[in-house]
Amino acid sequence: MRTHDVVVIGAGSGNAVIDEGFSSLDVAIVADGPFGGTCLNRGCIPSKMLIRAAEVADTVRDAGRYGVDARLSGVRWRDVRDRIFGRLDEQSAQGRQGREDEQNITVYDGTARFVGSHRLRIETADGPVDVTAERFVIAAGGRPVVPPPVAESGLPYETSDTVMRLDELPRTMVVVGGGYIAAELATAFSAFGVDVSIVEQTSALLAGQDEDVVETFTSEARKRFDLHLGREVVGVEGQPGALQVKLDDGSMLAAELLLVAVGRQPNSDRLAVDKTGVETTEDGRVVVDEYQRTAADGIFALGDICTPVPLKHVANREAEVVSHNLKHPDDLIRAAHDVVPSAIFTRPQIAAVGLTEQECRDRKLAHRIGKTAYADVAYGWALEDETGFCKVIAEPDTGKLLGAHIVGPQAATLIQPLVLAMTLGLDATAVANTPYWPHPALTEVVENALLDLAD
Ligand SMILES: Cc1cc2nc3c(=O)[nH]c(=O)nc-3n(C[C@H](O)[C@H](O)[C@H](O)COP(=O)(O)OP(=O)(O)OC[C@H]3O[C@@H](n4cnc5c(N)ncnc54)[C@H](O)[C@@H]3O)c2cc1C
Ligand SMILES: NC(=O)c1ccc[n+]([C@@H]2O[C@H](COP(=O)([O-])OP(=O)(O)OC[C@H]3O[C@@H](n4cnc5c(N)ncnc54)[C@H](O)[C@@H]3O)[C@@H](O)[C@H]2O)c1
Repeated sequence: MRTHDVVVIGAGSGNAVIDEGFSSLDVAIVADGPFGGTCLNRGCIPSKMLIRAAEVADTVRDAGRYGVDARLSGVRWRDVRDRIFGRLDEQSAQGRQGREDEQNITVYDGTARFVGSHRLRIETADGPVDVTAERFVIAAGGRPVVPPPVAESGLPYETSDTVMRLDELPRTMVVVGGGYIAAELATAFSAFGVDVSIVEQTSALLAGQDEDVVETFTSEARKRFDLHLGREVVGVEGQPGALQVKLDDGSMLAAELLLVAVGRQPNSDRLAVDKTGVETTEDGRVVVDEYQRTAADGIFALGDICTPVPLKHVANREAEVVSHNLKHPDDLIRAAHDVVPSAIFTRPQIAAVGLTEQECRDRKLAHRIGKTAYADVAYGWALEDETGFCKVIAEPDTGKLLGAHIVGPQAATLIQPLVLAMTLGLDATAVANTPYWPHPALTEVVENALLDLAD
């Protein structure tokens, strides 16, 4: 059995742990999928490249509103797809090659699972290989959850892992779930001309967002999608390409394609982490302390397999922390998760940081709200925007931000000054009044929401 100094399981964010500081160590990276993991190959990046193509199509459709005549004469799906994966597959292959070229790194292709304390078995194409090490990094991410009525139907379904690589666009699609993935992919596919129905078990889309965001997004979504809220799928019938999706109210939805997007689960079960003394939560997340250490000596974890906030910027930060802590065991640093922004690249775009208004109420926190509509700032006029807004929530005494929520074009970018203000604990009114804000940039919607707190 080969002994390494450090074994990293997962070549997504885990790959970023290993830098030049490890060049004197014997390192192994175990990967059962392409380098770059979910984000590069089937997550953040392809979905955003897809959504950019969708925005282009929508821009052509909307051109008349600005007095510009244009007609969308078609969407070349295979070209849309190949623009994305032509680039990303090459990036992934280069990432892998780079690691294979490094003298001190061994890349194992295969699925790993723990078979004892600090002992890992990798099922490779040439048979099982056992390795051991004093230090492991568990970065094996998660996978889509598939509800039993879909899994047990025996009929085909797609997940975010597969749907962006289809050969042909379907004419009709039923999306099960109304969270991040459903909202983004429904936005993209509907812009390409697919008729999209969404089945969500709660009464709204993106239910975890601030109530004003949920209301605006759900009402805009009604214009684009056939929504079935408060409903669950109880069965799938028909045949491939002509599916009948049965809902719990007895209704049937016909669709060529079924996309499942009801959440993701950590891969700790497949990795059998309990065999090496690593603890997990009830929902399967690896338990880590603030230094990303698990309950097992020398074993760290990062990213979707352990974090309560399964976002790439969080996984990246945790990878930096693990990298440092492996190299500096006597000078450990912490991963802070206090102020984590998120952005959903839908139409309209959404971004959030901190608490929602309802969370402030539930926690009985004293708070003030400042809100400005895109329609009330000059660049909002340029955009002809009628629904977007920036909402900020602050402590009345200190002016410190408790949360911020933006709906509308460029929300993902506009949130950043608010993330900065919140992270640094700045007084919101001072943030509005002290620096210049360029006129008539869209950032005025943020500036005015902050000023609204004082009114
Ligand atoms: C469709 C979609 C869109 C997303 N968009 C965004 C976004 O816009 N912004 C954002 O912040 N986040 C987004 N996310 C979330 C983001 O992709 C994840 O938070 C992030 O990629 C997690 O990184 P990770 O390294 O923890 O896991 P992963 O990137 O999933 O890496 C885990 C790796 O471990 C390997 N592995 C798993 N089990 C084993 C095993 N037993 N043996 C060997 N190898 C194994 C897998 O092959 C995989 O490569 C999106 C996710 C999806 C699905
Ligand atoms: N832009 C981004 O940052 C981005 C984009 C995509 C994914 N992600 C990450 O990926 C994670 C997973 O995304 P997701 O959309 O799969 O999960 P999610 O948790 O965001 O949403 C799942 C939705 O499915 C619903 N649901 C669950 N079971 C159901 C059922 N049987 N029938 C109908 N509805 C059901 C839930 O009520 C929920 O609204 C996200 O939490 C996020 O961390 C991030």
